[in-house]
Amino acid sequence: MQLFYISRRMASKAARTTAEYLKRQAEDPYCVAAREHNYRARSAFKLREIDDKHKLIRPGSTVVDVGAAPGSWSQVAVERSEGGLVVGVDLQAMLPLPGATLLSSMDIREKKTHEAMRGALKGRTIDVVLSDMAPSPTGDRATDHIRLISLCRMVLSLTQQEHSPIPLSKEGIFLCKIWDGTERSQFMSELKEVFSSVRLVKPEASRDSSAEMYILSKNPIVKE
Ligand SMILES: C[S@@+](CC[C@H](N)C(=O)[O-])C[C@H]1O[C@@H](n2cnc3c(N)ncnc32)[C@H](O)[C@@H]1O
Repeated sequence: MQLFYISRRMASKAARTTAEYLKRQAEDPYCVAAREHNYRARSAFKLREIDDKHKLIRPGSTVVDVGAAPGSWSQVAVERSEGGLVVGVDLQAMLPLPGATLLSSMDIREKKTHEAMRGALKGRTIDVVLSDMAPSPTGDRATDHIRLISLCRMVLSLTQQEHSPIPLSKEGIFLCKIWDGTERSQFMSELKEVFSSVRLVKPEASRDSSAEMYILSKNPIVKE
């Protein structure tokens, strides 16, 4: 058995940090609203805001939500796709969500995940691919930025392959979160080779995180 010693100073710092966190949560209007709407996280309001403005999800849409845990984006996708299909995937475990298929404890980089997604999608093409993924932060901003961009590139590639596990439909939309940094413009150029509309969006609900932004790509370019 391992024993950990926590000094009185460490314990009181931990208590202060927890108290500050709880106070911030109680004061944050998006946290309050998330509780009122029974959303699993405040980030639901980021997707709601982007969707209100850019009309991504329509009744009947097939939506893939990568980095879905705890599931608030999937909740919004279920509400707005009204009878469509929502498939979420995450490294973490997720509670079941009526109206969605949530693939828990799965890494988007792994083949077995792609097979599970293929199974859940039953041959459909995807109208909206969402990625709100966030790798565990290393503490180094530049490294975290590059790691997240490489996850976004990976999701993009999964939508593009001929027998892709998540093939985008002809009018498919790809929304991904990045943390801003040096690779942003290169990644946007790569997206512009595939989509005729690529733009940055920053919802009000993510204003507290200055580095976080979303890239919205629409109108896939048809290749002859
Ligand atoms: C900010 S959270 C997503 C919040 C979610 N959109 C919601 O509203 O409930 C980011 C998620 O990305 C997931 N993630 C990070 N790397 C991943 C990977 N390689 N495969 C799948 N999920 C990943 C994390 O486990 C984490 O749950």
